[in-house]
Amino acid sequence: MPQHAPSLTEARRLVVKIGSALLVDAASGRLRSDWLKALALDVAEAKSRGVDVVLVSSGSIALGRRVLGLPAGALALEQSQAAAAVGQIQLARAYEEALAPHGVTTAQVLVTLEDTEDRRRYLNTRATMETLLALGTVPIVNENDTVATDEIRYGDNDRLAAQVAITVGADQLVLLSDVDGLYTANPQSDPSARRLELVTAITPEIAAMAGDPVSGLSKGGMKTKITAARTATAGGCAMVIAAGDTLHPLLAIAEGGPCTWFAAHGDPQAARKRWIAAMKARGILHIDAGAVAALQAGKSLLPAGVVSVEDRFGRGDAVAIHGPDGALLGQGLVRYTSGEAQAIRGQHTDKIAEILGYPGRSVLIHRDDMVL
Ligand SMILES: Nc1ncnc2c1ncn2[C@@H]1O[C@H](COP(=O)(O)OP(=O)(O)O)[C@@H](O)[C@H]1O
Ligand SMILES: N[C@@H](CCC(=O)OP(=O)(O)O)C(=O)O
Repeated sequence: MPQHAPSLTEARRLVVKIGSALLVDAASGRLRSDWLKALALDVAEAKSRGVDVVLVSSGSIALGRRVLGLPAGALALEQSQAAAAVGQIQLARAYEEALAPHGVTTAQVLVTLEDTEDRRRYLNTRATMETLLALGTVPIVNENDTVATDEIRYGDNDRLAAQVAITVGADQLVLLSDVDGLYTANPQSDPSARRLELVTAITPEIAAMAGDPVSGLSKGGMKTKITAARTATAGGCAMVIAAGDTLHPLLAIAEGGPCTWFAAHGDPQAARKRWIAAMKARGILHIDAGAVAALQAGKSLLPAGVVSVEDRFGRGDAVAIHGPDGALLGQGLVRYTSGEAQAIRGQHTDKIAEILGYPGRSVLIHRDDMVL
């Protein structure tokens, strides 16, 4: 575990969470476009260094309620969901307009927390995000508030951002907040509170420091940020809390401005492999000698190398991989059901669509979803 804080300049894949209060002016309900333009410059600068960037942004309800003329104060759930539906269009367009002048293409991705809990949807989200990033876009992620079944809780986007960071295998997560880090107590109520530079483990003492927000405008407070830190760091992603209200907030962190870093446990790849290895296998794929050599050379498992399929499993389930001698080689998350795997085993990838009657994924188990 590093004893010195990471640097934002080291990030290879960065997720940045932007809260409603940063994007939308509380008094007028309007977009803070100068702030967004400055943030867009920071994002474009990171992209020009080859960093993959994902933005998790709240603000749809705050933007939508003004358009709909809804009153200030708490909204009924269905009003919040209606406001989100209206505001999300504005939110996505605002990012598109801010980033397009820098030659950066944006993509809108709406997810729910359950999407990352259901393994099949998780794998699909991951594959789409991976493709969007490979194509150079900046995905703008928000909760799909109109279909979310739970009460929309402010602060949930902290947790959502951590889930997104894990899903895309990010190595750094930035939570831009109205406070410049984690303090020993809530600085708004305790003037003697001091900011921590680096948290290497989220001990009960650290968790106890996090309180609720003081002002009525505020949302999850520090508690949801600590929950996010737990998820992110366990998944091999370092997290930083910093003040977002300044222009160029990412540049400020990179230049060593005030913030609190939470150190990652290992790297995202290792954390993902631990996660896959710990799953209960639902079935077995027996593969031939050629496929064994391919996997050992770091390749994905293609249907062509599968000799037989045992047991019933669904897409996204963990399955064991056995070699020609029956020895267990490893396990991975499978992209087809057992029935489909049975139908395409031993076949070339270009035959999949003809056999199944629909185009599928080219690999049975992707190398990133496999532990040997
Ligand atoms: N230990 C703490 N350190 C820093 N802030 C704390 C702490 N405990 C509670 N808070 C409160 O949490 C607030 C940040 O949470 P919140 O307003 O929900 O952030 P955001 O809107 O940026 O997501 C701070 O402004 C502060 O009032
Ligand atoms: N998804 C909702 C807000 C959820 C949320 O966590 O808000 P915030 O605490 O401002 O990050 C929206 O876009 O309005």
